[in-house]
This record gives sequence, structure tokens and C-alpha cells, in this order.
Amino acid sequence: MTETVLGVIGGSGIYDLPGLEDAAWTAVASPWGTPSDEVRVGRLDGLKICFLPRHGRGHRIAPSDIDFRANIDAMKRLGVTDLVSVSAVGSLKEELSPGTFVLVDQFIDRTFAREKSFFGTGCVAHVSLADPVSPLLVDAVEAAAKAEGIRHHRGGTYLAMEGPQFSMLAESRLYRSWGCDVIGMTNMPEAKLAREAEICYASVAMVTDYDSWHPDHGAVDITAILRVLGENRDNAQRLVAALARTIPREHPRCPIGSDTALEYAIITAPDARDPALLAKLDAVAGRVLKR
Ligand SMILES: CSC[C@H]1O[C@H](OP(=O)(O)O)[C@H](O)[C@@H]1O
Ligand SMILES: Nc1ncnc2[nH]cnc12
Repeated sequence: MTETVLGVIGGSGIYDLPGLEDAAWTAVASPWGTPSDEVRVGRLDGLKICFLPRHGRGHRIAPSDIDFRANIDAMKRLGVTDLVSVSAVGSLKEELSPGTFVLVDQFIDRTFAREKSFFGTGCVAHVSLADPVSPLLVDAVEAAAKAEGIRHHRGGTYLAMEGPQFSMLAESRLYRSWGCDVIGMTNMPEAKLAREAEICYASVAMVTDYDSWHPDHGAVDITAILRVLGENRDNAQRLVAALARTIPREHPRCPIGSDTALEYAIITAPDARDPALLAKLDAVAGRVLKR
């Protein structure tokens, strides 16, 4: 049996998780770089929780400068089996109004200035990503949202842009024409790396604005975003607390194989693998490399 360990990555406006018992900010060293901050490790109803503020406390780190590999590696080293990302997003659909929590199930990755894989020359791996979120974890998040009476929508495509500037009108219209639902700057490559690390991933996208396409709302306004962020924080924290109370204590086998993604993914022959890269992969790929 694998004990469930819940990881939470908090985005803009979410820099702590109140209510954790026996909690301590914990430094986690990673061979991949520097995680965004120390990880707040504690318990809620007996469940181990690891909370990491994606931009660091004080919102120091811009989206393109986040060391996503170090963040996911740190979560893996702490034993995280299930990772919930909480993020601020713009809405690309009229009906997804500010305050709505979208339980994202697809992504379009338009980022271009980030390291996107733990693997590469010396240890090549190709994981499946057709379904980037883990359905049982999304079920648990949805149940928590329902229990807390939080307005939410299950399913939606998150367009990940590089930023840090918000999108131009023509881009916003383009993404709408592609059928995207929300737009943000951080869920990629986070979700891809979680899959490579065999961590189940779900994304809660909190709508703060209508991006730039909406004729009645004009350009994105950071002041309005920050106000909505403040209003969303309480809901986000209640959602995580409810999730922590109800998520199964034994990590269930993921029906789409998120937690066994590396089973057949590494294709570099054992004698052609780079020992230095293998050493860095000790946490992320330890399950398959050690046997
Ligand atoms: C504060 S608005 C723009 C900023 O907010 C989102 O961050 P996160 O996804 O970490 O909540 C968005 O992606 C931008 O980084
Ligand atoms: N409109 C928007 N575009 C990108 N990231 C966002 N985060 C919050 N609102 C956003």
C-alpha cells in the first residue's frame, strides 16, 4: 500500500495554507535547481500535506523564472503522490465568470522559454500525456468543491502562455477560436513534469478576469485581478482543507496510469545511459531505475 501524500502548489495570492498541524517550512534540496521556496510540510486530519508557493512567499518569482523541475522534484522527494495546483486564470468563455473554479482537464502549451522535461540526452523518455490530469484526484477535488458550495466547472482547456505580459486582443481571440476555456502562465510545464515524476496531478483554475477579449471588460487589469484573488483565497483554502479531510488515505492506483507513467517510457539502453543524469533522476525515476 502507498500512503497518500497531498501536495499543493499555490499560485498568485496563495502563499500559505493555514490550519496545518505540526507544520514547518522545510528546505528541500534538489539536483535540478532551486525550488520556489521552502515547502510547508504538515498534517491535516492525519494526512501529510506539502504546500509550495509557486512564486515564493512575497511573490518574488516571475512565471518564466520558476524552476518547475526543482519544484516537482522537491514534491517527489517529500513523497507526494497527489498534487493539486491552484492557479489564477483569465476566462476565455462568457459563462466562466470571475470567482468560478475550473477543474481543468486539458492544456495547450504555448510557453517557449522553460525547461520541460527531466529527461534528455543520456536518458531519453517519452511519457503519455493525452490525459494530463488524474481523474480520481479530480473526482476528489470536485467532491470537495461541492461540499464547500464553491462555484465550479468540471473540465476545460487551459492555454499556457509565456507572459509575463497579458495577451494581446488578437491572441485572446485566437485562443477563444481554438475552444480554450481559461488562460494562465504557469500550469505548463508543471503538469508535464508531474506526469514524468509519476505524481497524479489536478489543476484548480480560479477565474480572476476575462482576459482581453470581452467587449464589456476591456483590457486585463491587475488591480481587479488582485481584488478577485483576495476573494478567491478563502475558497481555495477551504477547498484544500475539505480535500484533505476526504481524500483516501491509501493512494488508489490511477486508472490512466499517471503513477506508473515511466513503466515503459525510458528507451535509452541501460549501457547507453549517462550516470550523471541518472543520479539526478534518483527521486523522479527511482522506482523504475532502481530495479
Ligand atoms: C497575478 S496575475 C498573473 C499571474 O497569475 C497567475 O499565476 P499562477 O498561475 O501562479 O496563479 C498567472 O499564471 C500569472 O503568473
Ligand atoms: N488573463 C490572464 N492571462 C494570463 N494569466 C492570468 N492570470 C490571471 N489572469 C490571467
